[in-house]
Amino acid sequence: MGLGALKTQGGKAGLPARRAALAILADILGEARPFDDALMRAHTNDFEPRDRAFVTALVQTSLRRKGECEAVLDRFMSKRLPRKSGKTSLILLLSAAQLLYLGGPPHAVIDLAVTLAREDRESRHFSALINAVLRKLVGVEALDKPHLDVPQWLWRRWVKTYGKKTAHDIARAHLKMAPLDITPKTDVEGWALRLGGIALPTGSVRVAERQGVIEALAGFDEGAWWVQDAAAALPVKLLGDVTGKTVLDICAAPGGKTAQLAAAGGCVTAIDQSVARMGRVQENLDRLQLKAELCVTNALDFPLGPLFDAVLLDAPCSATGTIRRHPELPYIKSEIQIAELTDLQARLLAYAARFVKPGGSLVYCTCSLEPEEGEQQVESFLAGHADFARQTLSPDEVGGAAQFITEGGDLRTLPSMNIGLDQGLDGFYAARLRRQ
Ligand SMILES: C[S@@+](CC[C@H](N)C(=O)[O-])C[C@H]1O[C@@H](n2cnc3c(N)ncnc32)[C@H](O)[C@@H]1O
Repeated sequence: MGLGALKTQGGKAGLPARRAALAILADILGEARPFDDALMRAHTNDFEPRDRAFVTALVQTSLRRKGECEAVLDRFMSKRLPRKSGKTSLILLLSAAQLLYLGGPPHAVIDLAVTLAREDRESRHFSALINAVLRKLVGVEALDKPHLDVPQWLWRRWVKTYGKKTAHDIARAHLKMAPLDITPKTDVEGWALRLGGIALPTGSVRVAERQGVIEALAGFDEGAWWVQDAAAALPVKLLGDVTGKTVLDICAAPGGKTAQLAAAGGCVTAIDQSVARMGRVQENLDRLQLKAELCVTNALDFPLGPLFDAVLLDAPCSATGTIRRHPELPYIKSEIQIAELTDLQARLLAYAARFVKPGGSLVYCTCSLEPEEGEQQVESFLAGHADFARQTLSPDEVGGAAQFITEGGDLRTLPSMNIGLDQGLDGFYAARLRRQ
């Protein structure tokens, strides 16, 4: 069904998009569903690309600015909504995000909000309140207090780990979508020029003006590059020159690091437990004309055989370093999940270590901002493995960026660290350990 049909069915222009946005927001905030799954469930594949982009912007802005929107809405609500108010709070949030941060004709925004409320049995009784509150919002200045957008449990953690100033900077970095970074197989400067981007000192290309779909960009079909955040491209570099070396890539899908290792001349064995995600690794490698041996298995069941010159473990984690791309994460993850993941990471790290040749390197990394999934994980591993030692990193290994290297000699990037075009990079942690 095209959007034209949806429009007729919905009656009002813009209503199907608002309906979809509301369903997606309810799925994320009510069911802890990831954004991409929720987007699919709302049948947005039937939408025109422009409308799909609008739905995405509406939902993502509501998530990025949730705390600020709610703080402004609170000013105009004399009492809290009762428990049985259906989707009223979500309709208010979506509409406030649009009025305060996205613009759009207030009359239409309010009218559609009231229509959405009337469509929901439990919100129907609140349509007059929605109308009244949103009218008061018109012309009100938006807040600029990004820390309000960080749920309390995460805010407390970041202040404790990084201090108030950096926690504020991280929160601000999360207000914007991440830029498009790519890793070219070769000729970084050339691809920067061709794609109208810049070559970052770390070896990635940051595309300045992203237009249209990624698949339509020059070099995609010929397999000249792949999409990979500048921070995600760093852990492989810590293994040094892998030409002709055997490398075990554990938790490999969707394969950004597998591609890097293969492109650098490593003899790569990549393992991941997800059949679907491994399918994407194979697709990517085919497009890039690169080779690696792929094995779908729980890493903890991978049989011990010949040892490897290098092992990379990109462990499953809370992914709080990627909130710029996934603004739903703070609302679908919890501290309990972090504790469960920490336990799995410890088991994976201890298991991965068994595959490293004496004299070989093990790089452990996660795209998390939480020290339990990074620094503390490596400390407790080293405390129990006398045959491994940390090999400290130097800024030259990461394009001269001294800000990425911790006092202890590990890699720690934050979304608030500016590296090009006034933008940051994903939050990543990595440590290099050497088997004696
Ligand atoms: C952070 S992602 C890896 C990203 C990947 N290294 C890259 O650069 O594209 C973590 C991966 O770990 C996989 N995974 C989680 N638990 C696993 C396990 N016990 N054994 C194997 N793979 C696992 C997930 O399927 C997921 O693909």
